[in-house]
Amino acid sequence: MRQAHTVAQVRAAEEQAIAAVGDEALMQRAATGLAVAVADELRRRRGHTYGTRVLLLVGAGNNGGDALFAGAWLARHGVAVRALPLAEHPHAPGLAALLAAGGRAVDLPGAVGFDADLLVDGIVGIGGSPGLRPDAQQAVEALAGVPVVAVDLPSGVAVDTGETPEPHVQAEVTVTFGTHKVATLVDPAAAACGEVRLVDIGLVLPDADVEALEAADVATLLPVPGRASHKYTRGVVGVRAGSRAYPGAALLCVAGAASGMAGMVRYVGPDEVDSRVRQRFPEVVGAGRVQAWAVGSGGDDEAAAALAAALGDDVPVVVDADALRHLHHRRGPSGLVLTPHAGELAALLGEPRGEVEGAPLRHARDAARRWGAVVLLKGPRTLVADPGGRVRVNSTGTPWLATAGAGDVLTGLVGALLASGLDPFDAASVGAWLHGAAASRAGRGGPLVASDVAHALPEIVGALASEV
Ligand SMILES: NC(=O)C1=CN([C@@H]2O[C@H](COP(=O)(O)OP(=O)(O)OC[C@H]3O[C@@H](n4cnc5c(N)ncnc54)[C@H](O)[C@@H]3O)[C@@H](O)[C@H]2O)[C@@H](O)CC1
Ligand SMILES: [K+]
Repeated sequence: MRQAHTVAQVRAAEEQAIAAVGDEALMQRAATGLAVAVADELRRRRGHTYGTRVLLLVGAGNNGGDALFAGAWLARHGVAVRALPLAEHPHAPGLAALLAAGGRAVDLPGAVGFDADLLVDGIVGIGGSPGLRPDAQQAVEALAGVPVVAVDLPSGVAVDTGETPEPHVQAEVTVTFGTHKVATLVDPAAAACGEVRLVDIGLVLPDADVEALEAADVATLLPVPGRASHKYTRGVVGVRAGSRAYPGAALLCVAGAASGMAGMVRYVGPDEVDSRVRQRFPEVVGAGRVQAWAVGSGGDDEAAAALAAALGDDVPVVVDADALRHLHHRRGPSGLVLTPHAGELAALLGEPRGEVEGAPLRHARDAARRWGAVVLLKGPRTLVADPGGRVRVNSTGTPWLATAGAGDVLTGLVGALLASGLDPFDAASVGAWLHGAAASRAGRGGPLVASDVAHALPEIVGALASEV
């Protein structure tokens, strides 16, 4: 599990570590990890490190100190290093180390004229407030186009929310220390990090509220049938999706539900859609008892009735697309998963779409609290929030997954996982992970259509199941 800790949690862990080993040792661990990452990036871009040029942007705090000590390490390894101080008193021992290693301080014209191969952003880290002060912003603008390695975080992002309300650094690589921060996992800040590299500095941390499943976690959570399992013990999922206007949504939602995670799939919908579903999926049966419902994908005007019918059974329900518009009440204890994209969540909350896109974590949590539901907010990094404030960020997928019908497959899959007995938070986050992984497998780096995702699911599940 990758965990993202808050600034307060990191500070507390740092205090403990400093008490044990001293602050200098901790900063040396961070700076060495940073220097190695910068050297890797220089090698990747230039093929070598010797004779390359690195410019450090140095703020007032320890983030600048990390940059300066890393600069000293690089200078000792043959890199030409210059530091542009953006504060009156940059970290004194760090600056002394850089100068002793042959580095030099420059002003802004000197920095621009230096023609650096890489910038190291040591303006601010976890001590920063969102945005950049004018001199920092001026420097970042003057040096635009030079690739950036960010120290701990791209300066200017909001560390604990992942929001980017003001100007901030856009990095190619972010070298973060001790643990992920919310901003390194959650968009839009995560998108400003580029590739994230985690450097272990020996912090001992508590459980975090924001986390990301990894393959091994998904393998552990996966409902795998045993020798004594039969179709009913594995769970029956019911699909009430698609409509006369959108019959394809029914087929895709059923394809997600029939990917093998539940023991049986039932479909309930208009006759002409029902016959197409049965033709395509002979294993699908009609109305009857289910352990979970998947509702709403392509539901059109029929979505309200489908939702009411599903909520009438005392089983978990995953609610998508058109059915989201008809959610009026808080749901009881059986479990509800909502699967909006940003536009649908904005409509649910009565806010502009841009507000949701700018602060997805806050809005997903708000909606989860308001509806007493697990909210799966679809996006480039899908979020799954529960009413208690826990959040999982999905790490799988490909931009090619932004394709019609992909959400319908996801709804069916989450329904199947609910039916198999996973709780709503696990069903939604495991579903998002499998869906993204299946898309990457199906597309193999290229384009795909939604039914390809459903076809690839058994292969992904099989590979995980064989690992446990
Ligand atoms: N505390 C520790 O033991 C360790 C800290 N480390 C580094 O230290 C960082 C935290 O250091 P600090 O607490 O000194 O804080 P920072 O270095 O993140 O920044 C605080 C300083 O930046 C200024 N500042 C705040 N917002 C700004 C803005 N928007 N624009 C420009 N300047 C701004 C403040 O005046 C303050 O002096 C971490 O992110 C990490 O890089 C690492 O060396 C590991 C060990
Ligand atoms: K930084």
